[in-house]
Amino acid sequence: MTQIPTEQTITYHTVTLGALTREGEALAEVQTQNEAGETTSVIYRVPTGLPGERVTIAVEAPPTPQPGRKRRRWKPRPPRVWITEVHQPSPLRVTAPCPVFGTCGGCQLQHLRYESQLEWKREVVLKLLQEVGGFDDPPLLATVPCDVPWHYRNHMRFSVNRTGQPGLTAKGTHRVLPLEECPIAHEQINTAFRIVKQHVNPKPQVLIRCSTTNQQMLMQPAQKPEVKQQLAEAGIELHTETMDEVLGGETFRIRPSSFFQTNTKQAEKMAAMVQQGLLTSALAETTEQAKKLTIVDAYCGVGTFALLLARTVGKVIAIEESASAIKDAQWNVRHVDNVEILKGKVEDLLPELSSQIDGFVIDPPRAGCMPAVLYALLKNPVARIVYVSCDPSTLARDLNILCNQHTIYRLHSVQPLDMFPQTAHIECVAVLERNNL
Ligand SMILES: C[S@@+](CC[C@H](N)C(=O)[O-])C[C@H]1O[C@@H](n2cnc3c(N)ncnc32)[C@H](O)[C@@H]1O
Repeated sequence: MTQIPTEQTITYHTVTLGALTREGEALAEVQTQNEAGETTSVIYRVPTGLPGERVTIAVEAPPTPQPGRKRRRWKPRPPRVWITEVHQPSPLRVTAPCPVFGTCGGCQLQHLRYESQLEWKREVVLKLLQEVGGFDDPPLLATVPCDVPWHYRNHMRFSVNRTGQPGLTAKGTHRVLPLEECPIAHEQINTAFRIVKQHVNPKPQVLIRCSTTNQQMLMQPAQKPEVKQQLAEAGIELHTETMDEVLGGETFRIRPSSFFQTNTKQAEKMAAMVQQGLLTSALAETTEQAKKLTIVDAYCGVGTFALLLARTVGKVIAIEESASAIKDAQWNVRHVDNVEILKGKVEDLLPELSSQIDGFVIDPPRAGCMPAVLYALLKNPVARIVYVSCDPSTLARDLNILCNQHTIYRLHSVQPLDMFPQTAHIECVAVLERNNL
């Protein structure tokens, strides 16, 4: 039994770790005794731990508020917890290759073998579909792996410290960690990063986005001539306004502030799933039938799904609110005549759509769909919906409304897809069919 940590003190506990949280941290229960001699149990979240491991953890109590004016701005934060020694490692543990793993906020699972990451992600989705979604036995498939689960990110945002050095931020702080490279960043980004870090960076952030299919790279802020020269010598074609990436055989123009899928190779698989989810059904069994369909691509970004679908279906109505993504989408679909782009919020435009719609692809941000969007899908049901989600908890919530609370749709399949290996982020593609079709 150990003492409750006092302000800024560090206490050490040897524990057996429990399950991983949704954020990829292992739970540790520690018995403590308060000043009155009462025993209580405290649960800590342990980064870089795995279930069943016997470890010693250090727990640093968060600072208490200082008297004075700053007190009003003080926010409680959880204690900092880290493993000081692994006594009995899990058979699933592997050596994390990154020297700042556990401190950096980017990755949570580098220490878990990749097959187990995939299984864990499926388990998280299963639990959410059961507990939040209300599906006893959901049609949940195995997680689709990333063929090479390293160096997949085509987009990185580095923070810059007071001396102008870029790096990645330590979890829960503003501290910039010195870094040689990031093992999940695309190799082109690491090459550019090593050049940029030789110079003093004047702005608080450096954004780097690269193509995975050509030498183009976007960087913000604009770089000095000597940096540009070094980048050119490294074979990088530096752009500041837009760059092109090829996905699914189509070229997409992207601005720095437009959303674009971070893992191009997995996004290609995702786009194929969207297409298959919409078209492999009674909705369209033949090419001719598909050519008669009108599909809505809600939250279309730069028009990725819209353009790829336009090759197969009769018409795509694409909806997006970001002015920058709309500009890109307009350029991206310029050579097809069956994509109509609507600028605005999906929750405002969807209830107003007057066309006959056969299917939807919806790919909302992490918050999921607004009630007005779900209501519109229930009020005017379509034969098929493909729901692409980057947060399985909001996906489960929305599927519950569409399939269980209202039973207008039935859940055909949920396919987790590993877009973000080494992290706790989970992407899913769910296919819904209208009931009684
Ligand atoms: C997860 S991204 C999906 C983009 C696209 N489907 C793709 O695969 O590249 C979500 C997109 O929805 C847009 N967005 C967010 N909220 C929106 C809203 N309420 N109405 C319309 N678009 C929205 C964002 O600007 C972003 O481009």
